[in-house]
Amino acid sequence: MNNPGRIHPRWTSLLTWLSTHGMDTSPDGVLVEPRMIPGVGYGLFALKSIKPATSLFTIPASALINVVTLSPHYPRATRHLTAFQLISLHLFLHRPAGIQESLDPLFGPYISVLPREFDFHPLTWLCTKNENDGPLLLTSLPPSTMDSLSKLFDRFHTDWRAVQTYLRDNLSVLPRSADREATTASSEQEKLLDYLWAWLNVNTRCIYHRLKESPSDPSNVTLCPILDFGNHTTRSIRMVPDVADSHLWTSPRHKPKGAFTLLSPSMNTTRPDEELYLTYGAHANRTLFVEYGFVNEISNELLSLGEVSGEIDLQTSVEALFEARGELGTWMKETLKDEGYWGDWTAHFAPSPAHPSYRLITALRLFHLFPISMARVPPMPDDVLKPWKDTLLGQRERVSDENEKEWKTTLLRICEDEATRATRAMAKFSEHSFELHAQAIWFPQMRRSVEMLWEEEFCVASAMAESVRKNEDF
Ligand SMILES: C[S@@+](CC[C@H](N)C(=O)[O-])C[C@H]1O[C@@H](n2cnc3c(N)ncnc32)[C@H](O)[C@@H]1O
Repeated sequence: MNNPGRIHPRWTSLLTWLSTHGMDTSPDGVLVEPRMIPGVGYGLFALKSIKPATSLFTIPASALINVVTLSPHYPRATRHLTAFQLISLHLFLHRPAGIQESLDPLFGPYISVLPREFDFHPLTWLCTKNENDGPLLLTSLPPSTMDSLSKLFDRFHTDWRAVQTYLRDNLSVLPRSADREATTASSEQEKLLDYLWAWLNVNTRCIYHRLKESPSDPSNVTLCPILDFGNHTTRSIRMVPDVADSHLWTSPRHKPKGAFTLLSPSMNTTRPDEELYLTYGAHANRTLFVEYGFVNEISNELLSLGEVSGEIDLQTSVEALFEARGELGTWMKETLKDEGYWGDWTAHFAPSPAHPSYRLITALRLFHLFPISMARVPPMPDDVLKPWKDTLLGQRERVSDENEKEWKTTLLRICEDEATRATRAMAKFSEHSFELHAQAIWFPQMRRSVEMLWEEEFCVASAMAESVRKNEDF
């Protein structure tokens, strides 16, 4: 990303606050600073030349926002709230008003550097309906993206209900500052939007941090100052947390327990003023868009070069196939659920050749286990299911040659339909006049993101169809 701009206006107060927690904020202790990048927000930039695998900064445990630092201030929270809900509750209670500082006595200077609004985020579009330009883009999303967004919406509401219940039962015993701020929002919708702000900050900025003995404990997440200015890259040159931190449970170290160190890229020297990135995970664009509000640029060329991985979700089309088969379709759905293969049916551009996921192959093999004209469950279902179940157990490679041919033909048809739908949607989208609504600063970027989502649908569906036509082995 080019054109790094101004430093975050509250950077100095953040460092001053971090030093009160015992952090080394000298020029040798902090090798990066957050600078504005148009269309992206802030990013982390190197202040000098940095050797590979060098500590960029170490955040003391007491300056992290997580279950360990929050639980003492929230009675009974660990019994009633997940870590995610607790952290978002704390931000909700201490959302800064307008451009003012957060009044939180614990983490105020950190909360004050968080993004002040998420108007660009598709979850905000869904929660605010007609209040901004987003809903116009919502109606243009690929169905699989809309599906993922609805799931995110459900997660958000589940957390909001848990937080409301906790507040209702515990408000009288919460710290005074929380009590005062929690009641300032006047309407239910305002409160919901305050919580949405908090929730999106947690969802877009929390990272894994080993706090509990079990590595998979859901409480192992934290908000971490400075690190959370790191933007996402798909490339391998990226910052990484010091893994030694996650072994604290097994190997006591000299560093204070629970502190968080971020290291510079392990194989490269970073130049002064270069942006340093994180990798949020090997996510499909659909996921990046829904969870974080941005996407990776996609084109056939970038996909072919392996710079990005292309993925499409074929759940909607495949689900419709099962639905159309009446009683038998319902039974096949239950069978797939019992075996853990219902849903999450994707196709991938890479590694070449473009291919369906094993889950998708498994579902389509079952779909074609019975003649397409059949709508009733057979009298001896277990016997008929045996060849299919044998493929799951690795006892046979395929149900039959005929079955292979049939599911591939169905996959070809689905992918051709997807590619046609994407072409039509892209044409309609490019003709759509958004001028009247395009005043928001984030609009061009998010419009481009929607285009990229359709582009990915088209490229992956076309490549997948081509693989079937060429009779590639999957
Ligand atoms: C952990 S924050 C990174 C810092 C953030 N840019 C800021 O201004 O504070 C994650 C958010 O940054 C933005 N972001 C991260 N990586 C990006 C990228 N490669 N392209 C565009 N936006 C990105 C998205 O808005 C995402 O939700």
